[in-house]
Amino acid sequence: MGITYEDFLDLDYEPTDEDLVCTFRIDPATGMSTEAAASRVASESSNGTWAALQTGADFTDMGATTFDIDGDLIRVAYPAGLFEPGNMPQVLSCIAGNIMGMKAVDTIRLLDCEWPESVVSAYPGPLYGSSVREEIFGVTDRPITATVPKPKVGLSTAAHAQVGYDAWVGGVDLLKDDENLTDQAFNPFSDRLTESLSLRDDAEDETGETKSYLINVTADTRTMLDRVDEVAAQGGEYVMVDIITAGWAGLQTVRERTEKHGLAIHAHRAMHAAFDRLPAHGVSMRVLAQISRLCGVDQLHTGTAGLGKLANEDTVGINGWLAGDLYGTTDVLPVASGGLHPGLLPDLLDATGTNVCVQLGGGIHGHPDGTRSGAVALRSAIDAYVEGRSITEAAEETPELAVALDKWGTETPR
Ligand SMILES: O=C(O)[C@H](O)COP(=O)(O)O
Ligand SMILES: [Mg+2]
Repeated sequence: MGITYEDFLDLDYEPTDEDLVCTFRIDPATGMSTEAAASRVASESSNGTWAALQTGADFTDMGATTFDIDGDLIRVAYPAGLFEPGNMPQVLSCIAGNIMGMKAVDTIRLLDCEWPESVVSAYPGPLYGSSVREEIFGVTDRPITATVPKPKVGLSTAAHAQVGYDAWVGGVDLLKDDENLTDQAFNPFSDRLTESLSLRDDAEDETGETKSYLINVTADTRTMLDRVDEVAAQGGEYVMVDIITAGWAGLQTVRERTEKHGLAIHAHRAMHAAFDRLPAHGVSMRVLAQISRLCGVDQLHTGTAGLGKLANEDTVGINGWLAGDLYGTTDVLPVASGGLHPGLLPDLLDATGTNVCVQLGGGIHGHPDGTRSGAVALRSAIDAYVEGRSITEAAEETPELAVALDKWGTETPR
């Protein structure tokens, strides 16, 4: 049996409940019709190649089908049997693999996936999802808050832990490592873990609130597992993983280990923009978020609805997907981070709702009176929002918030 590109295009095909359906935006190469390019997408991403094959009839037909073309949008149905259960790298080698570089298209972007239950059920999903708010912090009515000490690398272990303490007692829930802080000589992982958790205990005693720490375990997979064990042994509740740079295979292995310890996973998305920033090409943040949920992160950075310092794709839509039904899979708590300060909170929370984690680095540590005042300002802005009061009203009672608003107003930073 020969396989030709035309075998992968059938505009009468109706996807079954078992199919994984992907929507792509494509720009066909010069001289190539959309139909020809669309059939090549389905071919190369499933069981075809550039040549018509004469291999013979003895194979299971794992061919994908382009079944819909609407302008530059195409939809491709993949049979569930194409995918090894629970192997996310293998899924991506199909639906976001060779096709990203094929000459039949000038650009191609994987925009969205509709995941069938048969594929989803092989993944663990998050252990806690947004229930971390209640299960770890006992909070039901407000966003949880986090802060990343700045400078993002270079602080000594003692200084880093002290910044955490100041932020915790000022009202922040979570100390968070930055994406490029792991186990460097100026601030070794094990020392940082021990010292931070010790000051975490002090902050809990002082405030009567639960405090926690998102320590970055990102490394080769074997080292990540050791670090996960260490965090559990020392009484942490979370680990943080740079999920894009560490890779999905590493994340999947970490997810197995965190389940054993009952730890939550905070997912930083550094490098996502290499895949999703150019609107015509790559893999959308929406799809990266979908994969993150399947692989089982509890918290995921999804942007700031355009209000912060980083370019964002559809934060609200992505957050909606993360909260939506997926065959009973636990949801994911979205994290808004990157260039936020107290003056932006009302607009942010109007856009995202309060079932989020709000992270401020510079927006706390850049406060003219220091970290603790910055943390007080953030907490006051959050509490005011939940109580239905304006931040200017809250600033009349909380001078730290007044100072922050004076400094940054409601401007979006760059
Ligand atoms: O990792 C993060 O989310 C950040 O370091 C954000 O820092 P910022 O609040 O200073 O932009
Ligand atoms: Mg950062």
